[in-house]
Amino acid sequence: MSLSSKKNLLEVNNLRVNFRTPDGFVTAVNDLNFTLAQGETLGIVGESGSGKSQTAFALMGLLAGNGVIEGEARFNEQNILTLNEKAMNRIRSKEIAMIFQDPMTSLNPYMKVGKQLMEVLMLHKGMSKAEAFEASVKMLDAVKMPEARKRMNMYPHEFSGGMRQRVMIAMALLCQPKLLIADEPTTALDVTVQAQILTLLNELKDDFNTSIIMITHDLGVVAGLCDKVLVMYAGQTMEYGTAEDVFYRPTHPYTQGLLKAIPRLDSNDEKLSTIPGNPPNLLHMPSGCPFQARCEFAKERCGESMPLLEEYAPGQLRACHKSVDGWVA
Ligand SMILES: Nc1ncnc2c1ncn2[C@@H]1O[C@H](COP(=O)(O)OP(=O)(O)OP(=O)(O)O)[C@@H](O)[C@H]1O
Repeated sequence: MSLSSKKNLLEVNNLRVNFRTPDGFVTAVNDLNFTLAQGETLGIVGESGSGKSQTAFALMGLLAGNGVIEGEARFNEQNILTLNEKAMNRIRSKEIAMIFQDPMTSLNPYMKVGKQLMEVLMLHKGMSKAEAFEASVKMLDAVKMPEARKRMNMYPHEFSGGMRQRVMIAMALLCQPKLLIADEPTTALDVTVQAQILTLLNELKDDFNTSIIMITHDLGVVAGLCDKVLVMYAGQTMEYGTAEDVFYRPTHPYTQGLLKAIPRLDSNDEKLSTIPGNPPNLLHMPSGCPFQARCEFAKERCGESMPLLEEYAPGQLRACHKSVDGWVA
């Protein structure tokens, strides 16, 4: 599939997120570019601290007070990074929804789940109480909540982790957003429940034609769900392409390292490797490629200049000095 075959719902151009800190400026997201068509799913993958969440917060207008944004994010051709709070609130409630790793941070523990769902519909869709009740039950059914009607009367703590995440997905989809941003939505769940939630998201994206940005540290999560993948490291794009290319034909040493950390059904090798070392401190970024200190292929020039993000195969971009087949010179 081509990276730009459909009309774009979202176009992110040269997005930068800087934070003012007492010790100096930190660039958490550095010159990010990607597009997302209606109904398409993009995975943003990288280790902790690579800038995935700050990318999402920047798009949602939810950055911390010491954050400064540069660049643009055109959502339906409107740059949402320059909207005022009122206009952004409108977009957040109706057009772009976000779900987080821990649903308890978004659910009110003292309010019955049904009431929380209904309030969204009454406030944003002007529904009556009776209409909102029926629509909420329908949405809980859509996210495959068993005994949905009965569970409307229950409090969040009465649900399991996986069921709470289903409630969050239902709440996010109530206003039929065009874009759903899911920030590590399955990380806190056990493997079986994780798989169920991913299958559910996969089905819902087809049913609702919602575009999804799936943020995860686990490249395995994106394999079955995403159309495209952007691999981030220290705020920068290391590799970007179709999920198939990035997953089956990764060429950036960082992507290859992340892939080795995924258990594979087609391999008897039980030992999973992690990439040795840690990401660089953003306050003291090395010159050149930020991955050089952990890269088994690094050479002198990797310390001298940051490789450009370039297309090395149709639709596949990569920022690495090493050629796809090895060093040429
Ligand atoms: N308010 C802030 N002030 C200064 N630095 C910040 C602030 N918020 C985030 N950062 C820094 O931005 C970097 C990127 O953070 P981000 O949360 O996007 O990482 P991530 O890839 O989502 O990782 P995780 O999965 O751990 O959330 C981190 O190094 C973090 O310390």
